[in-house]
Amino acid sequence: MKKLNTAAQMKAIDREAMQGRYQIPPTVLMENAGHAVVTHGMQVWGPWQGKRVIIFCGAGNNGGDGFVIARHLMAQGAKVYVYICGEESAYSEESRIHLRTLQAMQDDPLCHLQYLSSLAEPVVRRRIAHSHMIIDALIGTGFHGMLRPKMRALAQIINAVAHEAKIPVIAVDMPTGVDADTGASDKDAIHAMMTVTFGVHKRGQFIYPGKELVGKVVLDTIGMPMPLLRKEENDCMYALELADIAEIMTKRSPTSHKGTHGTVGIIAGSATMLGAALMAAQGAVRAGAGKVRAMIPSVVATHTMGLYPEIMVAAIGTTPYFTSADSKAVMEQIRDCSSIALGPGLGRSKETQDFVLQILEKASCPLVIDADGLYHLQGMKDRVRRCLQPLIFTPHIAEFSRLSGYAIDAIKTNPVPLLRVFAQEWQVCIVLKGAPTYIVSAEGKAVYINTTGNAGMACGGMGDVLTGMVAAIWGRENNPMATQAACAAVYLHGASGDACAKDYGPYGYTPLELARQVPCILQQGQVVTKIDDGEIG
Ligand SMILES: NC(=O)C1=CN([C@@H]2O[C@H](COP(=O)(O)OP(=O)(O)OC[C@H]3O[C@@H](n4cnc5c(N)ncnc54)[C@H](O)[C@@H]3O)[C@@H](O)[C@H]2O)[C@@H](O)CC1
Ligand SMILES: Nc1ncnc2c1ncn2[C@@H]1O[C@H](COP(=O)(O)OP(=O)(O)O)[C@@H](O)[C@H]1O
Ligand SMILES: [K+]
Repeated sequence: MKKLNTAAQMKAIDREAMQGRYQIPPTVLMENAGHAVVTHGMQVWGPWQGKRVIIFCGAGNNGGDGFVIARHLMAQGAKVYVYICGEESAYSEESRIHLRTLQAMQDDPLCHLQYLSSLAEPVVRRRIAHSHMIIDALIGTGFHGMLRPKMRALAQIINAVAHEAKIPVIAVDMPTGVDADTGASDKDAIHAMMTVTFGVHKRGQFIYPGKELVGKVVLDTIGMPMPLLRKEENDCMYALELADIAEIMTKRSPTSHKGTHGTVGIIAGSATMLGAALMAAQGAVRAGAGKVRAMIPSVVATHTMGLYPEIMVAAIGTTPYFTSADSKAVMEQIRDCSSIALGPGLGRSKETQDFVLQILEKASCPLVIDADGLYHLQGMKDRVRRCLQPLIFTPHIAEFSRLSGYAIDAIKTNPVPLLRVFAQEWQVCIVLKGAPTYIVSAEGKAVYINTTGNAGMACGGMGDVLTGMVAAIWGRENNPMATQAACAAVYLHGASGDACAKDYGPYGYTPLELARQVPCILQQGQVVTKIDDGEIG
């Protein structure tokens, strides 16, 4: 998985690399950063020779990187137009050194160095329109809040002209106007085609709207000592990759049997939401559950019998929704279950709440709780904490807001600290579904961010499929930890959505079509395992 840092964590690493025991001179790191941008740019767009490149250099160290980039581009035969936005006296020592070197090269016909303030706007527009490439070295990890007026005006020009003339923009470390910690972006933030980032990935590159503005992200370690880059932070965050999932979704033993792979109990559905139980059950089947038993109120269960022969259906009670009178019958049915998915389509009757609380109290295996199951747990923190079984909650933002009391806007703006507190207080692993989905362990320490999925998944029933998948992966014989199971299910679910988008089109595919893709994604995951095992290649 990819480690994701905040700007402050990155700054601390920079400081330790330079002033701690490693004593790397700051000019060297800046040199390496600038060189990295030139190298990665060439790998994507070919040799720089003969290209006209505009480099906008801000007033911080991001601008310093820009001065280095100019020198390396010239060495490779590009003509550079370097526009300085800062005051020489205000630059850091390392930026000033690199600026002076560039100033000493001003006689070179390939070097055009100028303070931006001395240039009329039409000239800037013309120069951009006649360039082959733009380098955004205006602001990197130092950006917060909203762009100040002058910077906003410049960003607007760069975006408009680059877009119109189809000129690629390479962002240095972060696109200007994107918050490295949260992905929050100014409406005029620079839209890059590629971002070359240094040391460790930044969170804002994986969270919308920043995720849409960074383009292709390339990481370069710029010669920083690896122990610093690998250091476990107190507040750590990771982005999921296929290889992580392959570690959890290991190959089956050839002698395994259905009992090995877990029995998932689905407690779901009510008169008006019959499909929820079936979609959750299909999620469980497709994620590899050995057996799936769906417990559904009798009144509606009759409509499901035989629809999917691989699912055992237990018809429960006499009412159109579950009530506490059903808990005994359900407990009988879940005795042999290795995990339970509770909640999709249960409905919001007060009587169902008593039922949910009884299952929570008496269950003897891990529980994944979703949708209406979570609705009934509002204000029930103490009851949840008293539950003896490990729990995974899978709310979307509105459900999380209802459960936690946090405003939807606050959750959208910066969910991670809120999720951490909630997970610790309620002692549950939490999956906050959305774009992107976050997974937080019950200790509230590690946070994982999903990298798969697409807007075609914004359709009723997709969450139900996920609930069944989490339960199936969690309920296997060598059952993974809650967080691992949740990460694997969320990644696979999103990757299956991506496969649907490729096969069917960007939207309009159904939750069951998504579920059907899961085995194909598992196959891709196993290719990774095989390579790791050295079996092929
Ligand atoms: N030694 C280091 O610390 C290294 C830093 N590097 C570069 O340095 C960058 C970080 O440098 P800094 O901490 O100096 O920060 P930045 O250069 O990213 O940003 C600071 C500048 O942006 C301006 N700014 C911030 N918010 C603004 C807003 N809302 N509107 C307009 N202007 C705004 C500030 O006034 C300041 O001039 C990294 O992203 C990376 O590119 C690299 O050279 C690698 C080594
Ligand atoms: N724009 C999107 N990008 C990626 N994934 C999405 C997007 N919209 C929805 N999803 C995913 O689809 C699922 C929807 O779940 P949910 O809202 O619970 O739907 P339902 O309750 O109808 O089943 C979640 O896993 C969510 O992460
Ligand atoms: K930048």
